Amino acid sequence: MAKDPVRVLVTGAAGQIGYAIVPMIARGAMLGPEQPVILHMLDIEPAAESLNGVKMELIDAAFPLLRGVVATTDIQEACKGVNIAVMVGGFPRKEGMERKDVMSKNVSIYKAQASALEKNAAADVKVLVVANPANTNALILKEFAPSIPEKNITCLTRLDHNRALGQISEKLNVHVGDVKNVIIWGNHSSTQYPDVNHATVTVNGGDKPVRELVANDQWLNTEFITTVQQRGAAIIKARKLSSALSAASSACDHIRDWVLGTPKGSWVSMGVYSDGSYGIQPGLVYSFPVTCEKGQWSIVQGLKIDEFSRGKLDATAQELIEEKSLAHSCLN
Ligand SMILES: NC(=O)C1=CN([C@@H]2O[C@H](COP(=O)(O)OP(=O)(O)OC[C@H]3O[C@@H](n4cnc5c(N)ncnc54)[C@H](O)[C@@H]3O)[C@@H](O)[C@H]2O)C=CC1
Ligand SMILES: O=C([O-])CC(=O)C(=O)O
Repeated sequence: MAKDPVRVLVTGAAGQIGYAIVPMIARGAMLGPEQPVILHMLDIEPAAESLNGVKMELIDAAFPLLRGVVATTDIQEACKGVNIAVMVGGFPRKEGMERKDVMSKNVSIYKAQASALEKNAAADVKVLVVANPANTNALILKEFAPSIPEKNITCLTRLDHNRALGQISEKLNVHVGDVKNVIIWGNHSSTQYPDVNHATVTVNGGDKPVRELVANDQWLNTEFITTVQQRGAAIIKARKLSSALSAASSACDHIRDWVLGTPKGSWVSMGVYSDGSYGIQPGLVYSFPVTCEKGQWSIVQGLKIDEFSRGKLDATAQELIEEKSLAHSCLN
């Protein structure tokens, strides 16, 4: 039987990530090759004409899975009946800025859009916040949309996760698809902790620890970590624009695994509302290792955290505590 279409909202759809992600969604990269979609695209008035151009291109591309396009500058209309909301709208940082430097502009957007989502979206809407500062924007959205279940509001750290997989694959000269179970802990910022202590590579049909294969703890504990932490800044330096195709692709990965499930034996990183796991205080949106099944994520429990990692998990939590109070002061 033909499936009913799923309504997917992309905010900031006339921007860089928006332009990269809408064709991916329309081709089935987010919800699978059998799932028809209706795209809801939101942008602001000055971008209305450009947004309409993106709609024209979507029609011209004749995607068989695409069953409709709503392109609007009206947030209420954009949110009507959406099942998935990918929140990209906002302002990107420029060279020399930290992601929290766009805080005051972006958190107020998330406060305003929270109520529109709450009022208009499907009751079980799954929300992914991409715009920076991603964890804190997601937290603000959660606080101002109290009727959306907290488990349904997440932020993107899958790009950092994929960057970590990419660095290991390059170092070992193995296929990236054979590397798994890296972890991004904490904030999508330069304090995030990319952790390879539980990561493995499939070699001759068996899983071997990344630490054993790399055999260079010095590199893993220093350069590897800073490369992943600073990758967004390196892209801005090179392109004069922040990551877009990799962000779009990772956002599709995030939603796909959340909705369709993570493969057996592997986990991914997602920014989720903390429940106190690993000693991270509740009340923060923090990136954890998660597995997903039947549309629900759960934090992987029981991983051993050594002293080096403990310090890093706590430092990035501390930054999130500070961001939270800065965000609240921006909203006052
Ligand atoms: N979490 C992550 O891994 C990543 C996050 N980002 C963040 O994603 C965001 C978007 O990045 P880009 O697409 O490169 O920026 P962009 O500037 O190309 O596009 C952003 C779009 O959002 C629109 N917009 C602004 N205010 C809006 C509002 N109130 N409602 C709806 N739309 C609004 C703008 O008109 C623009 O079209 C930035 O905050 C960036 O820092 C970027 C890469 C990775
Ligand atoms: O670095 C930035 O500002 C954009 C971003 O979040 C990333 O590329 O991870």
